[in-house]
Amino acid sequence: MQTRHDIHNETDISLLVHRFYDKVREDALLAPIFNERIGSHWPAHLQKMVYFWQTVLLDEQKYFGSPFPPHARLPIAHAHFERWMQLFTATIDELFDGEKAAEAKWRAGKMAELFEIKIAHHQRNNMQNLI
Ligand code: HEM
Repeated sequence: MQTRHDIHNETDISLLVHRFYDKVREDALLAPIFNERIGSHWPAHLQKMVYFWQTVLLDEQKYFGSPFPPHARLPIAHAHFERWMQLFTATIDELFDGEKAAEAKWRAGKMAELFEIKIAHHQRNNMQNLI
C-alpha cells in the first residue's frame, strides 16, 4: 500500500477537493442539495473550493469570497453537516496523514459547527417572519 503523506501543495488540495466532492455527488442525502444549487457549474465550484482550501491550509491567498452567505438559505440541518463531516474526514484519512491533514479536519469541523448554528438561526428567524 502506498504510504500516505501530508497535504503539501496545490496538487494535494486538488486531489482532496475532487475526491471529496466525488463522494458528495454519490451521497443520497447531500447530492440533491448540491446539484439543485450548482447545476452545471461543478467545474467552477471545484476550482473555487481548491482556492478556498489553498487559502485556509497553505496560506496561499487564492480565495476572496465570503464562505457563509451561499449557505444561509440551504434546506440543511444537523444530519447534513454530520454526513458532510463524515465524508470529509473519510477523504482526508484515505489520502493523507500529518499535521495539515489534521488541521484540515479541525478547521472543517469548526466551520461546519458555525454554519450549522447560523443556518438554524436563519431558519428560526424566517419562521418568525411567517407567523
Ligand atoms: C451540509 C453541509 C454543506 C452543504 C450542503 C454545502 C453546500 C454548498 C453549496 C450548494 C455551495 C455552492 C453555492 C453556490 O455556488 O451558489 C457551497 C459553497 C461553498 N461552501 Fe459549502 N456546504 C456545506 C458545508 C460547508 C462547509 C463545512 C464549508 C467549510 C469548511 C463549506 C465551504 C464552502 C465554500 C468556501 C463555498 C464557496 C462560497 C463562495 O461562493 O464564495 N461548505 N456550499
